[in-house]
Amino acid sequence: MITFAEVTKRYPDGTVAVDQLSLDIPAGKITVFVGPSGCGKTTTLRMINRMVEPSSGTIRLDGEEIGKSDPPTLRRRIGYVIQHGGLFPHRTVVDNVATVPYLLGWDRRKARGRAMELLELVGLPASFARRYPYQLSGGQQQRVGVARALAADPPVMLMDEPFSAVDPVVRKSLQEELIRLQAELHKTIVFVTHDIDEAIRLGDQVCVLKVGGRIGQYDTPANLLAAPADEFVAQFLGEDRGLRRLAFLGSDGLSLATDRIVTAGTAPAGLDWALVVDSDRRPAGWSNAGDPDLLPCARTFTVGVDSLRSALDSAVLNPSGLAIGVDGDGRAVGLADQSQITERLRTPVAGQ
Ligand SMILES: Nc1ncnc2c1ncn2[C@@H]1O[C@H](COP(=O)(O)OP(=O)(O)OP(=O)(O)O)[C@@H](O)[C@H]1O
Repeated sequence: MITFAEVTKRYPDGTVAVDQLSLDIPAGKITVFVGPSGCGKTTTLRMINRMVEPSSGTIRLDGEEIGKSDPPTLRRRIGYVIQHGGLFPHRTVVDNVATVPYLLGWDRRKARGRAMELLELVGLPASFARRYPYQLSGGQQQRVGVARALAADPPVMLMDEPFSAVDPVVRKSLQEELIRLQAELHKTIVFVTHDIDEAIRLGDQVCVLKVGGRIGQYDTPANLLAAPADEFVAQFLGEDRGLRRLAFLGSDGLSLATDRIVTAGTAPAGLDWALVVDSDRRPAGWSNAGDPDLLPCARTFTVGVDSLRSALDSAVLNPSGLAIGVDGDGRAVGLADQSQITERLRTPVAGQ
């Protein structure tokens, strides 16, 4: 756990970048700092590895005051990833990844062996090991940056806007990769971004900072979306925060109707839409008013696994306007309309 207690950073020119910041960053989770440009995100992050020293207050890592630790020793426990990966241009990929093991005095063979394992872990082929950074795409460089930060297996990772220099598609795949890695590695990750969507996607908890380095709100993404603390946080979350909450609500409590699920040839003419299923109850198509010519089914959602957002997507994409709930084997369980799905948004959040 990382603890900030009344930490202030005032730069020599008088700028107060962080003002009396107190918060706990839990171990093994992803904590995201997000906020407008200049709100003190990078300053906050860099105080953790002592690249920036606080003007007052204390920061502790697992109870130990970091101001009393020797910076190189401290940094061995803290991986650091920045935009563009921050790679050494004159070193090959494998040597970039092995930087910290070399510094730790590992022999070359062991350090390179570890680097090769890490390249595989971040999804890069072994053939990239001998390339130089300029021979990689932005997204690939970023993966090398993550591998390098993981090389000495530090319990803490600081990530400063690591994915902001890549296009949205690559960015999404890097985010997914990070979530996958984290499920395996359980690092204490402190992640800085100015992108609220990225914060909400990645964070177990999100700290929204205001300019001047004060906390707007520190909470789980679901609680932020459900109950922003003030107008600033609400504005920062964006106008569609209501809909985005659906991604955090499970589809298990949704009541599903089965009366419109029929087998081939039995769709009653009295019903506007019926879902025709095969003998295994797998969706075969939609029948409108008993029409035997079926319209294709669009996406389905897996009940209890997918979120209400997936359910809403299913409802919007299917010609009937109904979402198709299926079980883990793809068999139709029931149907729900859009208003049933969005009704949960009106349910107050526990504790609010
Ligand atoms: N070395 C410095 N000297 C003086 N002021 C600084 C210094 N570094 C940062 N600042 C100021 O401190 C404030 C916070 O900067 P910081 O880089 O922490 O913000 P940020 O939220 O990470 O911004 P961005 O999203 O634009 O990177 C800003 O007003 C910035 O101009």
